[in-house]
Amino acid sequence: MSELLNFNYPPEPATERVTLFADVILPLPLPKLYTYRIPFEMNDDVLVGVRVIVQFGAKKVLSCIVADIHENAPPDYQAKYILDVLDDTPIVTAPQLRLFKWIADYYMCTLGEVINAALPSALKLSSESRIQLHPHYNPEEDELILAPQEEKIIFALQNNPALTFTEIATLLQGKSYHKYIKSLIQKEAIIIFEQISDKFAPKVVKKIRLTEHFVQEEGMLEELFNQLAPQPKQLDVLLSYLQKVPVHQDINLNYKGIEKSALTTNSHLSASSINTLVKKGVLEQFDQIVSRFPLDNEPKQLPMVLSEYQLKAKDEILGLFKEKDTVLLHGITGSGKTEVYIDLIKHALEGGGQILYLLPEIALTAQIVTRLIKVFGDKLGVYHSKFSDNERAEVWQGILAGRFQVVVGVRSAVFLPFHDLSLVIIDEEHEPSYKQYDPAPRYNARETALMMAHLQSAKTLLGSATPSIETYYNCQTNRWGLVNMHQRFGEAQLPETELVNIREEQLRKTMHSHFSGKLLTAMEERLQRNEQVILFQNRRGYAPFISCDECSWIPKCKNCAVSLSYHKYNNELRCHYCGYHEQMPHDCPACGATTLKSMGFGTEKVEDELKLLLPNAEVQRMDLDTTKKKNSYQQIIADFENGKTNVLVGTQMVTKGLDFENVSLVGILNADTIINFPDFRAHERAYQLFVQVSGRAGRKSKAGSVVIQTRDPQQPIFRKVIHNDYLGLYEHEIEERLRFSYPPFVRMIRITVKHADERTAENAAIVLAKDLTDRLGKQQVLGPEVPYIFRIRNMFLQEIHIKLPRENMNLKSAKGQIAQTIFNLKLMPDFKATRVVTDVDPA
Ligand SMILES: Nc1ncnc2c1ncn2[C@@H]1O[C@H](COP(=O)(O)OP(=O)(O)OP(=O)(O)O)[C@@H](O)[C@H]1O
Ligand SMILES: [Zn+2]
Repeated sequence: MSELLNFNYPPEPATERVTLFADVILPLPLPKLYTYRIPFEMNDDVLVGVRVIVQFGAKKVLSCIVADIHENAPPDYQAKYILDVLDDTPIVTAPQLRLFKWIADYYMCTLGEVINAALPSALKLSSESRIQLHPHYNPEEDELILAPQEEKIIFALQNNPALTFTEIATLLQGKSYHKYIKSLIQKEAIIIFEQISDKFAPKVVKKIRLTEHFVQEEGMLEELFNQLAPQPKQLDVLLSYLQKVPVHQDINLNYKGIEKSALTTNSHLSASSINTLVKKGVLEQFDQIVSRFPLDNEPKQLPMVLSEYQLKAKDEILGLFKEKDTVLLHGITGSGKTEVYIDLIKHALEGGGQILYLLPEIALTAQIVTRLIKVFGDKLGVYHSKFSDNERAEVWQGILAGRFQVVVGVRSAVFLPFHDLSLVIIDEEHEPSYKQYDPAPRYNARETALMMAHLQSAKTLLGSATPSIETYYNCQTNRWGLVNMHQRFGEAQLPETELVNIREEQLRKTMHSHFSGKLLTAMEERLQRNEQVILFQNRRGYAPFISCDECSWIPKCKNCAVSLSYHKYNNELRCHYCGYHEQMPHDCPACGATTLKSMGFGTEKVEDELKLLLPNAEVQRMDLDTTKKKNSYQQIIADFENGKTNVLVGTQMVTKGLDFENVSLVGILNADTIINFPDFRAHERAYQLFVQVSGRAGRKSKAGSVVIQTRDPQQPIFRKVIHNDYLGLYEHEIEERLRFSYPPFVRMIRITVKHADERTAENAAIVLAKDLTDRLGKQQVLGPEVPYIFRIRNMFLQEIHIKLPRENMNLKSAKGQIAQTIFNLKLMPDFKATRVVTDVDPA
């Protein structure tokens, strides 16, 4: 049974007068929960998981989540009363609260930070929340039956454009004002909004229909025609309505009516004649609440028939699920993992319960959602940050109400109010984008989803062509099950990979700017055959820095220790760390020469140069800069799918799981910076990136090839990429990890110390490291060290790495020690202003 129903009601039915208290999670980074007293009359309404309104501090009025209900007054302060209850039923479920507590403990942050990240802002109210009159409500004319308190609010709103919750509380001088707000919202007299962003309001369409008696009473329609004869424009409206809604054939059609806009757009009918007919009482106007996710009820298409090896994989997965909770599907790129997932989701749906399908990237959801909607219709919910607040709140509510049984989403979908999960799928499980770097909670959605599945006794399927070393290790040690798919679907083969030595081409003078002769020829060939090309460059912007030819001056960020990137489209120099930007200077500010040159290259430059090198090709770019708008991902992907564009240039966004049938060539423009990145995961990451981007080629009937440009073709990682030798990579990596004590053999925690003053940052880090060493042991603490980028947003950084052995280590107590050390540091007068960030399992 769903856990939603097993909620902790107040311990006693409210027959005798028990005094109850509620521990609430405020959406603030507070180290503990606060206890509020439940007014007696609210005893039955305050439930675990509902939102309540409380006063916090002298001025703030906040909405927060009830985490616990009990009879214990707080020993050290006088509990304030809860002011109001916002929800009739919990909006946060019991398993969700357990998960949130786990996230806070594991990732060393506060529950408030978790709640803040979890709730869509449309579900968060603060003293900043304001109400205003509903734009369609006119208090002078519209007659609504209002309670005296409601009248008071409306009266105040006629004199003020907007009121905050705090102001309303003062106005009504009573504790319980939210029910009046709620009632006024239901009466459509007011709306709530959070500053200027949109509020959670259902989407409404204006519709019109014939007034009932024209339909119900015999002969009325004919009479109406006669009456309207002298007004041809109005008659036109009537005729047009009857054409679209043939009520003379079926009078029941009238009830649904038609969208007003459907009558006015693309027709000669004027809105004013429609309005006149409404005034005359011939037509009536009404509002209908519609879903923001209008999907067809019926799935359009049956799922594809699984091939023999896909079926085998599916059966193996189901078999392994009998003994294990977690299984990895290791299937090469293009092996058809998605279809296996779809089949498993169907299977899970039959058993009841909810399914979460996690993807690492919004770009990928665009394609997968199209595939899933065909199979699951309106059972499918979609969740990511390009959705508006309202849309996200609607998905949240839809999951609670059981409307969405299958949810596809990116990282933040692990916060959704599932309460009856049966299956979690984590696609491209190796992806670093599952980890949130900033702000807290610095969680990894993969680990979090695994914990969520565990808490709800659901099964988890991880999928990847290039599994993370940690995941594969879990399979090798038999904790998790492993299922392989070693062939591509249908006739498709893995692409052939060719390395191009840029150094040699430069000597032979066959380079065209950043394009080797080889890559350019290959592109021309493919384009001539009307096939498509994907180019990958791991840097956005035009150039990572510029420099003066005369004096070697390089512009740096004012706030960070990095050079500014050049963005040509707006002629700007921009910091990719803090967003600082300035106009590109015309001449060198240091020496006055006009010889500023861009150095290195990013996706924007690749796009630019292609326009010269291949003037007939349509080129599109997909990176952070071109995907800011809500639908830009979909547009770029659709254009490429439909063959409108021939070449897609992009950052890592183009490497992840995308499926285009006509791509026969993939070019990696500069492989070297990726391999030489200073990190213990650099080789693993490089392998994953190269294999994944290569995997976009030759997915259907066309033979695919890959060209990798490098200055160091001897680099051993390339051999593994060319031979798709994942096991070779794994064995090499796992040995190194063991030898040098890295995950999966230890757990890492990175502590970053920040201070505006460089010396203070250094001293604080030294003190912290010393204390940590005393508590945890010398072996466990590395650093402090100055990171490669040593200043960001005007803060100087120092890093300490903690390595905790997997065996014989009480993780909880170690984290407790770390938290205590940080707490003590901040008590020292010199280090009060130090910021300390803990990142557990840093990516
Ligand atoms: N059973 C099937 N019937 C028809 N087409 C299929 C079937 N299975 C897979 N395909 C097609 O093969 C292509 C590759 O499948 P899919 O995108 O699922 O691969 P994948 O394993 O997820 O690859 P990647 O790891 O690169 O994302 C897709 O175009 C898909 O439609
Ligand atoms: Zn900066």
